Amino acid sequence: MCPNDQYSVGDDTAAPAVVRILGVCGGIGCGKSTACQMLVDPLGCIGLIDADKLAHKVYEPGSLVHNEIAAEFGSDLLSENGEIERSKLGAIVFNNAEAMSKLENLVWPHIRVKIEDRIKEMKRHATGAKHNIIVVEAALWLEAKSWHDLLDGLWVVQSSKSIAIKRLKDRRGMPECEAMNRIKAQEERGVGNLTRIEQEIEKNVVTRMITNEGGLENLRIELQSALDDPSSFKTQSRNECRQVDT
Ligand SMILES: CC(C)(COP(=O)(O)OP(=O)(O)OC[C@H]1O[C@@H](n2cnc3c(N)ncnc32)[C@H](O)[C@@H]1O)[C@@H](O)C(=O)NCCC(=O)NCCS
Ligand SMILES: Nc1ncnc2c1ncn2[C@@H]1O[C@H](COP(=O)(O)OP(=O)(O)OP(=O)(O)O)[C@@H](O)[C@H]1O
Repeated sequence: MCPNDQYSVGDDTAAPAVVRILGVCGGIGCGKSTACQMLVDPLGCIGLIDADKLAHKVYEPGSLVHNEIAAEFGSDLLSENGEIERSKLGAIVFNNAEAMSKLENLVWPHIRVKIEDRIKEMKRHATGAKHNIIVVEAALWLEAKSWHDLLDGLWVVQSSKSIAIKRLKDRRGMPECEAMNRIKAQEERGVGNLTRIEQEIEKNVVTRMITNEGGLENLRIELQSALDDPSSFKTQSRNECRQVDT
């Protein structure tokens, strides 16, 4: 490790420590949000960044991509006061892979900047966490390869289709056909595909698979052992030889 290049966690008097960035992904209903929340509380990671929420900020009035999106997808998706209506945009792109790809090309670079800014902010305010880890939840980590240099580890939360459907039905009140449709749409993109996950593990892209097919206590135990196992992270932390962020 380079002694002068460590990130400082906490105030100036705190011992310097390396902060690792952990990506978490998985299919709909597999329990990734539950796992991410658990990693922070009770398991003691620094904090959680939700990429979906940050993505929504890209559309705020005055944002850089506002005009580009209106030009690409038409002014019909603007509200009376000129705001982008995400539900209208969703109706276009969730039914059209080419349109989704265009949207992703437009917005992903901006989402990445927001993720980086949030990481910097969290690092500045991180004090006394048990694990110097910032968790970044993004359903599409496996697709967003251009973001992988941000990561020190990528965990995929996995549960069988039948368990995911049951959870979405029982706990979210989602009709079974809707749960199946959403899972099918993700499967078409390879999300949750076990063979693909195993290939990504081979390539050291995915550093841990978290099986979430039992109860919440089982999930907690699974996450704790992943945190305790150095092989759940890339061998060399990407942060170990970098300049301190300001
Ligand atoms: C299309 C948009 C405007 C719809 O917004 P809306 O608020 O209606 O839906 P929301 O963002 O909550 O997404 C609903 C579900 O779809 C998933 N999802 C979002 N984007 C994508 C995508 N590109 N591909 C597959 N699933 C996606 C979300 O993870 C979530 O589970 C929005 O999802 C979006 O901007 N998507 C493109 C940006 C993106 O890739 N975001 C995900 C970052 S991980
Ligand atoms: N191990 C578990 N035991 C019991 N319930 C669980 C478990 N894991 C998740 N759940 C429940 O299943 C539902 C779906 O979980 P969660 O919201 O974490 O999934 P997700 O993968 O983030 O889904 P989405 O992609 O829709 O955001 C939630 O109501 C959650 O409380």
